[in-house]
Amino acid sequence: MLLTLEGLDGSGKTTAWEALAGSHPDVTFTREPTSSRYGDAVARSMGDDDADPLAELFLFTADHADHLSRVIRPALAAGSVVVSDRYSDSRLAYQAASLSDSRLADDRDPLSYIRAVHEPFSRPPDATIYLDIDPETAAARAGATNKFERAAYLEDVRENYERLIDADPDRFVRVDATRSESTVVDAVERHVERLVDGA
Ligand SMILES: Nc1ncnc2c1ncn2[C@@H]1O[C@H](COP(=O)(O)OP(=O)(O)OP(=O)(O)O)[C@@H](O)[C@H]1O
Ligand SMILES: Cc1cn([C@H]2C[C@H](O)[C@@H](COP(=O)(O)O)O2)c(=O)[nH]c1=O
Repeated sequence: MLLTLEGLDGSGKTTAWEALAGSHPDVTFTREPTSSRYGDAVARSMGDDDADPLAELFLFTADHADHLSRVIRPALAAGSVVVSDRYSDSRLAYQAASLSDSRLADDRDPLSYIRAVHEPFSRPPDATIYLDIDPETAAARAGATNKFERAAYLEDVRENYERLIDADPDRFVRVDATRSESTVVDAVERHVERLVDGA
């Protein structure tokens, strides 16, 4: 079973993921972007305000392809539950926002385009916990350490997440991430237990 944690920067994904890792020794915990050489290329691109958004999409996607073959598929094949802090929905939400002014050919919708790029090779999550937070609180918590962590951009990202949830409501579990850290972590823990026990 593949579970993913998604949400805006600062929504508390890593805090919840670290708490889960401490209490679930048999689960494979992983994340995107990764720390591979593809992840290093992603980090360089994120540090460049002038990076081409389409080139950046393909860097994140290359990192995802490597993550799938090196970590996700082997762990699932070995029967492990996998929990990933960010996964393909991050590309759909963030890079669709970055590409919104890019005028893809035939006025193609960026989100549909990114979905079409992933479909032939990716492995969809079985369930996704979405930590829901307003862009202002998200940007304040994240502290604007990279170019994505700005409230105006995160507003577009949040709209894209809502589109993803509308398109696949049974896969997503929404958690109100504006509450205290311990309340959010407890809620995520409960959902993970339920999802894993019900699998
Ligand atoms: N529920 C909460 N209330 C207040 N602060 C929180 C809460 N959850 C996390 N934080 C704090 O907000 C900051 C960002 O948290 P965290 O790194 O877990 O978010 P994230 O979603 O993983 O962000 P990013 O996507 O940018 O890595 C940290 O300083 C963390 O301690
Ligand atoms: C996987 C992925 C990530 N991003 C963005 C989202 C964040 O701003 C940064 C790094 O993520 P972290 O959780 O702060 O480590 O990258 C993205 O735009 N597209 C993606 O596919």
